Amino acid sequence: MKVLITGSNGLLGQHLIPLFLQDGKYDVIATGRGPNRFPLRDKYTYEAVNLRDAGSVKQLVEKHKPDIIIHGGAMSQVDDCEKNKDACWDTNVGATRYLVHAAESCNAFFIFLSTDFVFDGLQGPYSEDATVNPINYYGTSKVAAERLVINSKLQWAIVRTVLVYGVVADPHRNNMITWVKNNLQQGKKVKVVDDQWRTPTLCHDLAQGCLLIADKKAAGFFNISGNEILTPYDMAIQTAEYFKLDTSLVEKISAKTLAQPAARPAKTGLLIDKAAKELGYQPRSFAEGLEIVAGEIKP
Ligand SMILES: NC(=O)C1=CN([C@@H]2O[C@H](COP(=O)(O)OP(=O)(O)OC[C@H]3O[C@@H](n4cnc5c(N)ncnc54)[C@H](OP(=O)(O)O)[C@@H]3O)[C@@H](O)[C@H]2O)C=CC1
Ligand SMILES: Cc1cn([C@H]2C[C@H](O)[C@@H](COP(=O)(O)OP(=O)(O)O[C@H]3O[C@@H](C)C(=O)[C@@H](O)[C@H]3O)O2)c(=O)[nH]c1=O
Repeated sequence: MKVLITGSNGLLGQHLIPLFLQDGKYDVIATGRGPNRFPLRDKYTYEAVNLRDAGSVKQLVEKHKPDIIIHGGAMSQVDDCEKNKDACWDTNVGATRYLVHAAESCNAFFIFLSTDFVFDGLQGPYSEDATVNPINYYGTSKVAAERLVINSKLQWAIVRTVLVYGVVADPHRNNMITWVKNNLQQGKKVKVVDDQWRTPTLCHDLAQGCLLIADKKAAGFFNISGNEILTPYDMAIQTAEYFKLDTSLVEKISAKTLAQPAARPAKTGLLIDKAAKELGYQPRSFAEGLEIVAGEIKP
């Protein structure tokens, strides 16, 4: 079974590659922008493709004719999306359009990675059938991409997730755990919001959710996230305590004070009952996730 993984240099992509190689059931084709940044190089194919180039996308899919496409490639920096709307749209919607059209030519099962930011955050946590109402451009682009997938001729699964944390080789972006740990270890304060609610997701669990869906070719919407509702402040304190760092350096602020360029939905979080029941999805607790991430962080 051939699986094409887009965004393979990213946080999720770098955890999908080893997982899908594990039992030899899948031939993995990984694709990212520019050189391969994943340290493991053998047993899979890497193709450097800019997903915003329709011709390259068509060529990639025609060459490999994947049975499954896991489309995680995206412009995922929410503030950049707000400031560079054209780039956000071209990547998050345009590239998805090219992949969907190419996938229709080989009838690939299409797994699309989406987000809790499709919701407005007024009534979280959300089930799969909640009404979308994005409040930033990143979320708007993801809703548009979801619609392309839904209206295609493909068999599809849309995986929504939340605040993914973990360690990625050669990271283009920090995430909560490494951001808090690195600052506190240098004796620097971090100002962390305590009026946003999330169900933070260990990247290994998100990858596992994608594997469960791929194995079953389970169609429809699936919430694949952690199971605990935490604020970023809760996460920061738990991180500081775990690494035995000075919690007094973690300063509680409001999202208003943080004043990020893009609005964030206040109370999101996703309900995972459907994934638990239909896929046997069982995420780890944040404490367990911290343990795993700590083991992967280079000293
Ligand atoms: N991280 C999170 O908290 C959440 C993520 N998601 C979604 O899950 C998916 C995976 O997220 P995550 O792994 O964290 O994101 P990352 O930003 O780590 O990975 C996205 C990858 O897409 C690649 N990419 C961007 N533009 C292009 C392009 N034009 N051509 C080819 N590749 C491109 C990036 O390349 P490069 O590395 O070169 O920049 C990057 O490696 C995304 O769709 C994201 O929107 C949803 C909810 C939460
Ligand atoms: C940078 C920063 C963030 N935070 C908080 C805000 C937020 O709740 C959390 C993460 O902040 P960030 O701006 O890094 O991440 P953010 O862009 O809010 O994260 C989003 O990423 C995209 C890809 C998604 O799809 C969403 O699910 C969500 O995970 O940490 C602070 O408290 N202080 C800070 O200085």
